[in-house]
Amino acid sequence: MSLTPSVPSSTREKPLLRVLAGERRRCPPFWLMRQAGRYLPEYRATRAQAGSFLDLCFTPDLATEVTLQPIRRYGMDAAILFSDILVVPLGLGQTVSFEEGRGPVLEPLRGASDLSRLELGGQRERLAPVYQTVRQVKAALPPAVAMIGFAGAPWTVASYMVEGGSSRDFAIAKRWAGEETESFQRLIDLLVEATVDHLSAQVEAGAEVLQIFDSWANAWVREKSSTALRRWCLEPCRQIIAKLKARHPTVPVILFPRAVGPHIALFAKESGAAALSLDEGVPLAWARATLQPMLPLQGNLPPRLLVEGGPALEAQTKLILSELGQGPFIFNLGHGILPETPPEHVAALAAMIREGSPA
Ligand SMILES: Cc1c2[nH]c(c1CCC(=O)O)Cc1[nH]c(c(CCC(=O)O)c1C)Cc1[nH]c(c(CCC(=O)O)c1C)Cc1[nH]c(c(C)c1CCC(=O)O)C2
Repeated sequence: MSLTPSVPSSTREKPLLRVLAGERRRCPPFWLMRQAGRYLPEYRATRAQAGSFLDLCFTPDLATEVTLQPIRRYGMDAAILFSDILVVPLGLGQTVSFEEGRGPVLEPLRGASDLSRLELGGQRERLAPVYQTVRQVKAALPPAVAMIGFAGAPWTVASYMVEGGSSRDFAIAKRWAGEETESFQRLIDLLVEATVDHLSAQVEAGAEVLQIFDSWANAWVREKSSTALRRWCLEPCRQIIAKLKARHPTVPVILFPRAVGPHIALFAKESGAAALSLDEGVPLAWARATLQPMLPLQGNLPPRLLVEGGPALEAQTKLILSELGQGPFIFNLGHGILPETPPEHVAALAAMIREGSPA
């Protein structure tokens, strides 16, 4: 097969990079969101050595080890840096901790006057161990495996910064956005800068692909109006991607605007992303007809089916492969792997994907 000279040499060997450049493959590359984590006994063992979850993220030897664990077991086509979207608030100087059984806890920002607590200047130094982990993972990866760096999208990260943790309805963040729009915009603009810097530092350390998680974009989804979704989700992501392209023109960005329904077409058309990651609610035939002609797709097996295993897992995996596997496609879940997932179901899934899509 001939390759154009403009394709960087690493792209030739890595199926994930080839698909992101538009290639179709009979056996799509795969990786799984949250592929390192509590469902793996070896993760739980390493986590026990580290103390807290954040200690694990900030100890390069241990973070490298857990990043590589799923690759060793299942041979995914990509390793995703072991870190969290909430290291960006930490980098900006906000207090963040993870409490057992409670999830993340942040000292909340509640209005314009709290913005002065944040500063961009210290981020690279505060997050230096994260970039060291990228370097170590990159050095240890087999040549066909791509290294993915990531960050949360500004709205999703802002929701944790403002609510002080996970939220069901984002009431406080939405009220700030609605009532003091100008200062909320300043928070989002700061997060655009911080995210570009954080993702650039990962590329400089060796990341070859970037993924942006807008896990809570659905907070702005309404039947008729897409105005807020555009302003708080699409536009900040578009700016991040444009700024990254200027700095790192060959590094593809995968965008995951979760659960936005048919509005996902806006992200395909306007975000500038190299590929879109689909949540489990996106209908396969519609995605194939509407989105895949515009850009490569990734997704979208429901994480519940990976817990369940058996015929339901097999049927949906085959359906996804036959519907989307004909175009440029990366097999993944529709959201992160669940902690109660039996590791042997992941092995069964990997085997099915390697068999490829029906001709
Ligand atoms: C919203 C969000 C967060 N973090 C992330 C998102 C976006 C994706 C999504 O929607 O799932 C992203 C994330 N978090 C983690 C990764 C690592 C890489 C990977 O394997 O995908 C990635 C890509 C590790 C993690 N991040 C976290 C864990 C669990 C920590 C532990 O070991 O106890 C892991 C492995 C903790 C975390 N981190 C976050 C929450 C709400 C929690 C607590 C809930 C939970 O425990 O699942 C914030």
